Amino acid sequence: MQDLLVVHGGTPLQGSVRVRGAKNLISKAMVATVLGNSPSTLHDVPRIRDVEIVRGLLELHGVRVSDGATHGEMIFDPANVERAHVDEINVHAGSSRIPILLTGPLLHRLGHAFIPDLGGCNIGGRPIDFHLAALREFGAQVDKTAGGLDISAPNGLHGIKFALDYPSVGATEQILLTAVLAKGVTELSNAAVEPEIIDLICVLQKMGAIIKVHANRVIEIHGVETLGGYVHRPIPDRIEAASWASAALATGGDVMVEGARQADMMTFLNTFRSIGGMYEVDDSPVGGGIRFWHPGGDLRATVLETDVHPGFMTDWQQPLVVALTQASGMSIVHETVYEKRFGYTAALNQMGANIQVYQECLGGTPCRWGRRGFAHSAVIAGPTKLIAAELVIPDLRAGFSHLIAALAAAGTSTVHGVDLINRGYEDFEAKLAALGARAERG
Ligand SMILES: CC(=O)N[C@H]1[C@@H](OP(=O)(O)OP(=O)(O)OC[C@H]2O[C@@H](n3ccc(=O)[nH]c3=O)[C@H](O)[C@@H]2O)O[C@H](CO)[C@@H](O)[C@@H]1O
Ligand SMILES: C=C(OP(=O)(O)O)C(=O)O
Repeated sequence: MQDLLVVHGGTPLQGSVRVRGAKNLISKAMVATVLGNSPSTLHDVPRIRDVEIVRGLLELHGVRVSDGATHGEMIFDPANVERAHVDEINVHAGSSRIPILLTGPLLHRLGHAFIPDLGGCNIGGRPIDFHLAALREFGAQVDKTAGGLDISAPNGLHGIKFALDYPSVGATEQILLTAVLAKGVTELSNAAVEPEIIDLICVLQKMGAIIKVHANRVIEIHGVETLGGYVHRPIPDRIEAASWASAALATGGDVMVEGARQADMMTFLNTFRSIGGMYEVDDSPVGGGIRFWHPGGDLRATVLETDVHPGFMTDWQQPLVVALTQASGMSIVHETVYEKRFGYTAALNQMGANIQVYQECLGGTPCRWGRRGFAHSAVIAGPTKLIAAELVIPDLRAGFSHLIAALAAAGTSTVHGVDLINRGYEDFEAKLAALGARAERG
């Protein structure tokens, strides 16, 4: 089957889709299983590429992974964790951000970790300097080798006092996953506190960890001797939920996102309402979620800035910008998390959008990327009629944006590289069909 979707645009998306466990929690919870001395069970695991990648990595390290009795249940048995062959691990080079998070758990279990070069979306430099600085403080020795990092802890790992220069999600997770079994107390300041991190803390707590989340981004972890397994139902994927909401708005549609949870999406919901989208929260335990729709009439332009939690999430930015091409007036979006997350706007302009990108910090506070030559602010003038085009998907969220633009556009678009979307969206083709989209494999 070709990696290509032919999309006939112009039909408002209408119907229901369901989101399951969050990509950005599941993969970390899978890594945490290596810390346990008994099996763990995760529920509601979506069939996405990132889960397959982490499953493969765990299996190469001797974790037995099996599907449970219920749909989306996955069981992890870490009884025989072992050193993986470097050649086999290298198959995963460039596949995702997750391998570096295996470092702490593998050091605790084996005293050694080989970490292949990382992948993930190409939206900036994405260095791992905070991870490595923290690991060295914990007592690890880090050596660069061909294709990755060779990391060992000849004298074990001990608690640290560490301040992040920026509240990095990955570095906070790295420190949590390492500190829980390190000797003594770790105090992390300027930590990230995204809902997925709090959910990871819940997972670790179920395993027996002692973690205190204080005010002002301070997390205190008391190392314990051993951890057990866990049973966990993850938070729903708030990025996927916002993506379908944006698709509903951009196409003039009405989409019920089953499983979406208001508490995790408050900032998105405020923006959605301020630009003229409507939503309704149904918090019934079964079949509940959030219904998002375009009420007709004009959408309003907005000024927004992406930020760490509780700010407007960077991963919501690309799908929402497509909806902003349909709003009346000038919207300004200042991307403060990644320096190169507007590459996808060139394709939207080719489809008739009017988006200019700027190197200045527009519409908000100066950020790390100002005056450094990065086009990280966008001005979107709307509304503009979108027309079909031939599109090549560059990364996960940009890919979903391209897809939304093709669905909103007049005519038939050809979208290449759609398999990239599987990395974070489960069954997206079936969901599109359920929403009445007209799209088929080319
Ligand atoms: C798998 C996963 O969960 N991915 C999410 C995670 O990515 P990820 O964990 O990679 O993102 P981070 O929060 O670490 O990155 C945020 C910023 O910190 C910088 N940084 C990070 C680490 C470091 O050692 N040095 C450094 O400078 C990055 O370049 C970036 O500018 O959080 C991001 C921010 O919410 C989301 O967009 C990603 O979807
Ligand atoms: C940037 C993202 O993911 P990753 O960190 O896995 O590249 C994303 O999910 O939008």
